[in-house]
Order: sequence, then structure tokens, then C-alpha cells
Amino acid sequence: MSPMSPTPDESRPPRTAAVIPAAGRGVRLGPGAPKALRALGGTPMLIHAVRAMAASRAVSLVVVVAPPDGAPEVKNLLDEHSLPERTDYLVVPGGETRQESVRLGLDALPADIAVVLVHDAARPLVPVDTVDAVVEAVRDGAPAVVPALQLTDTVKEVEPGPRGAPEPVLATPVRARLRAVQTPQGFDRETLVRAHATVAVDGEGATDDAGMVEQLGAPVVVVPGHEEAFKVTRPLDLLLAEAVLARRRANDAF
Ligand SMILES: Nc1ccn([C@@H]2O[C@H](COP(=O)(O)OP(=O)(O)OP(=O)(O)O)[C@@H](O)[C@H]2O)c(=O)n1
Ligand SMILES: C[C@](O)(CO)[C@H](O)COP(=O)(O)O
Repeated sequence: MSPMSPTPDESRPPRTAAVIPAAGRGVRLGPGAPKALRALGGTPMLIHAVRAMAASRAVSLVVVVAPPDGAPEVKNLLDEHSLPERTDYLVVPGGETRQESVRLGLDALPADIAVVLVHDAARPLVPVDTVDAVVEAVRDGAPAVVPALQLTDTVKEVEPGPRGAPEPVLATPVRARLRAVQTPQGFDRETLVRAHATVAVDGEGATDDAGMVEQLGAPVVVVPGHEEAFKVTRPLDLLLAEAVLARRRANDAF
């Protein structure tokens, strides 16, 4: 047991929690409320993400990391929307960066949590099968598990230059070896807590949690992601999310 992990109660089996960082502003989506609170199909994006995590029977606790001054509003939202009763819910205020928000969510976990999922509020439509596949891989012994997709675009490595200026191409990585990474990412709790406690990476260097675990030297594995687990980042993503949700609702009506 790591010195950073609280002592578990031996009388209860270890549980799985999902931490949902939802404290971002959504600058790339354009002006408006914090992204997680914006509506998708009439319901805040965050509520979709919470439901997506709670849909997994493996998940017994969901920790929402709210915008720093928005925890009371998020608590009210969770109270107002129907959510599975077998799941517990906690809300904590977030930080300036995604990395800080995730760490604040980890700090709130009770002692009996052994497996942690970290899931972007901005990926509201991830199917439950993807969530379950990630949890299963962690329970099978992988300390860090990432859902990911093969790429359809060819990727170039460039020398970044001023915005809009031509950028010299440095390399074309072999596409078959590349994966586009999604969430929820799943972790053995001790490994993720250690990564957040010891790997301090600024800015672009820490765009996901698995990247921090890689820096510890611990193994990270990829399982198949899902195209509907895409991240709502720009306005076009929101249009796509509305279309996917409308199709699901139409299918459910029959
Ligand atoms: N300080 C932050 C920044 C981001 N996030 C969360 O991390 C997830 C993925 O980040 P991203 O899509 O980049 O969201 P934003 O930071 O809100 O987007 P943008 O960069 O366009 O402002 C989101 O659920 C977001 O709320 C967070 O909890 N705390
Ligand atoms: C964690 C993540 O969603 C995996 O693809 C992604 O790295 C978050 O990046 P963002 O640009 O901060 O949204």
C-alpha cells in the first residue's frame, strides 16, 4: 500500500470510482457557460457524462470536479436530474488545469476505492460497453488502460510556427502505430495517485492521465475505443453530438 493511499476498511470489498473533470471553460467551443454545463439535447453535457459512468454496474461512486466557483450549482444539477440510485455522487471544486482538477478529484476518494476511471465531462456519449471494457482490463491486472481508435487522417510532425504561417514538416509517423486516445481512462488507484503526486508536467505535456503514468515507467495498455466517445471541443462537435443523441432517442422510442 502506498503511503499516499488511505487505509481501506478490510470488511468492504474494493470499489471502482469515476472521477469526472468538469471544471474547464470550453474556450474552443465559444462564448457561453462552462462547457460541462452547456445543453446537449436539453440536458447539461455533464449529466450525460455522469449517466454514462453510472450506467456501468462496476462504478459505485462518481466524483464530479466542478468549475472552481460552481460546486453548489453542480450539486443542484445532480439533485435535479434522475441518476441511478445504486451509485454515490460527490462534487468537489476543480482547479486551473485539467491535471489539477483530476488531482482534486482523487483527493476526495474514500479509502475503499481500488480502481479509478477518469472521464472527461466533454465526452458525454461514451457507450457503457467501452466503460466496462476499461474497468475489466484494470481488474485483469493492467495498472493503466486507455480506450483509443485507429486514425483515419495521416499525421505529420511539424516545427510549430506562428499561427497561419507554413510549418516545416519534420516527419510522417507510421499511421498503423498511432492511436487517438479517449476517456474513460482506467487505473489502479495507487498507480494514478503516485503519478499525480510525483509527475509534475506543465501544459501540453500532460494532456491525459495515462501520459503521466507512462512517465512513471508503468505499463499502459490500449483497448478499443468507440467513435461515439468523441470529445466535444469545437462547435462542429456539438452539432455531431446532437445528431448522435437524436438518433439514440429515436431508436429508443421504437
Ligand atoms: N481546469 C480544467 C480544465 C479542463 N477540465 C476538464 O477536462 C476535460 C477535457 O478538457 P477540454 O475538452 O480541454 O475542456 P476545456 O478545458 O473546457 O476546453 P477548452 O480548452 O476549449 O477551454 C473537460 O471535461 C474539462 O471540463 C477541468 O476539469 N479543469
Ligand atoms: C484526456 C483527453 O481527452 C484524451 O484524448 C485529452 O487529452 C484532453 O485534451 P484537451 O485538449 O485538454 O481536451
